[in-house]
Amino acid sequence: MARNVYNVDESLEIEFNAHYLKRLAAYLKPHIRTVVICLVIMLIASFSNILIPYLMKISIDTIIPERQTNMLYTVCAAFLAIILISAVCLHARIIMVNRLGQGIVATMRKDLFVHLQKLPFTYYDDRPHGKIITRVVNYVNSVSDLLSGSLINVLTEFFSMFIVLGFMFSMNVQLTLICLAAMPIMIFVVFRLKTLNRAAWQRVSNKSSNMNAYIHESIAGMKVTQSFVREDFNKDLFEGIQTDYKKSWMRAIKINNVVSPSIEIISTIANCAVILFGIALMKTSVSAGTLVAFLGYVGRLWNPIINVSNFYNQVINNMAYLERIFETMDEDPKIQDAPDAYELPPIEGKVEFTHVTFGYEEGIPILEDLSFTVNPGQRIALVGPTGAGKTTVINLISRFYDIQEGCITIDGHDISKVTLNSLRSQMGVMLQDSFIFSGSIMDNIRYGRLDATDEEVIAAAKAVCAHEFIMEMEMGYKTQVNERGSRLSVGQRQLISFARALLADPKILILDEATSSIDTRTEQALQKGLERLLQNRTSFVIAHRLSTIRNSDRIMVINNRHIEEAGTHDELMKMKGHYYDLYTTQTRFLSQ
Ligand SMILES: Nc1ncnc2c1ncn2[C@@H]1O[C@H](COP(=O)(O)OP(=O)(O)OP(=O)(O)O)[C@@H](O)[C@H]1O
Repeated sequence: MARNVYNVDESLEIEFNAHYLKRLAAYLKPHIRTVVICLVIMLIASFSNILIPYLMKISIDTIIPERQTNMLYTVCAAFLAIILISAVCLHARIIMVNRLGQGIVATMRKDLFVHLQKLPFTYYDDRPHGKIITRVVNYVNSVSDLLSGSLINVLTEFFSMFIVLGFMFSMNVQLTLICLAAMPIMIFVVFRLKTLNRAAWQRVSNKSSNMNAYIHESIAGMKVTQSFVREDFNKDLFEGIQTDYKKSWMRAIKINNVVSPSIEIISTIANCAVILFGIALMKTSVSAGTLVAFLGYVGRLWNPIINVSNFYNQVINNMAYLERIFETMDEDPKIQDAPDAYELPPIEGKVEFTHVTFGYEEGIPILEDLSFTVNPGQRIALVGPTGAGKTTVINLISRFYDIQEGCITIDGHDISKVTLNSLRSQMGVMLQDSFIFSGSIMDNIRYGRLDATDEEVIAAAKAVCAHEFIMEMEMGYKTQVNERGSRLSVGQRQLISFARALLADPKILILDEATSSIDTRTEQALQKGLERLLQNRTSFVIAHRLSTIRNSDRIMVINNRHIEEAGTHDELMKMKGHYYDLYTTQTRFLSQ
């Protein structure tokens, strides 16, 4: 059962903990040199900037009243130098921060992608693919922005805040204390808004993920949508999802927007207090230059606090993304090599099921106490009513799912004890929906064996009768096909997947309804190629068209979680059981 669909907000199964921050820091570690250089550059820029109010003070209090023209020129040159240094530092910082961000994105996304490739079918059965894509693309981007740009900004601002405070204290302690009195109020405001803000952004993230999932599903099912003229209905559904997203976004923005104005108001009140007290103190200890410089510093003092609070909010917003990213990385691959797994040696192809029980969900068995032996080179057909468990049987042979009870062996090796690579590389699986990757036809066939030469690829295509139609295409084997092979017919896609399997030369071959879309003429031609393909291999064939599996060495009828009947076509026909009923009904139906 799907655990999550597009219109249900994802619930997080793992609670946030500080350990995530440690894991996040690990992504920054390899770039620590860049971070340090960025910090130094930023510090140079901020320190030179901090000198501006001080230079103003000297100019107002000493240089201008005493008419020191040469000093005035020097101060002007210093202003110019500061602006130039700031511009150069800013440029260098932008380049380095972006390089840093991209470095983090690349590593984190690669880790996610590599892990996704290890996750079992059950993971993909359970959630919309659009939500998985959101994690790999959007969430990683957002977290990397936080780690690179925002973190460096906040660290620099934090340092410059202390330098500013140092200058302020050295100029006038009383005025500095007046400014600092506003700080607790500001921290209180920021912390009060934290919980609200986090919940609001988590909601936005959920709604955005829902929208991605729906868009992904809609694109994948566009042909069905258009055939059933569901466009208007889907438009309404989409509008509903969009409205949800918009509402959650506006709510989050409203809360977000309370933070900055609150800081603005508090900082303006502090500025006013500085001016009022400053004017009062001017009679005694404060010069006009100090007051002007002080106002300059107060502005620079609030900036770091605003930035720190922005960073804090950004961290809070990104917590939800982090949780999802690490949740995906922590997802148990379930189907993986046992700690002491060994390489399955080259096999002959003997397959044995011993008292196998399996269900996709606990307590609901699809197959129960299943036992059978298939000798090397035998051709086995699996038939039975729809939903009986035929595909499930073949999925178990490749260990796409782990069984709950019993044992499956190949040439006497328990498949749960050998490495997945050595097991699956000796099997060829051809499904009804033959997947075609974007690229050339040559690349698609070569997917079966990456080191195959062009001649070997062409020989495989010839053997399964795919060569003729490939040569008729405008660029033959170099013809580019789209993802999923949308410019090929279903039959052509199946022929390509046949060639791919032949090239891989597996000892065990699995054909799940693989010949269903090939027309009778092609099928007859293909039969010869297929005979070659099946030679010296153990094969499991699922076909609803029973005429195609008549010649099998053994036909197993799967029904009610068991093998109900097993034997050759003739033996089963004599038994006049389930297979006989299926076969005669189908022959009668097809001859009508
Ligand atoms: N990923 C899954 N998660 C949960 N249940 C599943 C899953 N895949 C299949 N099932 C259920 O297991 C049962 C057997 O499915 P299976 O695909 O093996 O049947 P089948 O005999 O190959 O059917 P068909 O002839 O229609 O292809 C069905 O009841 C199906 O609903």
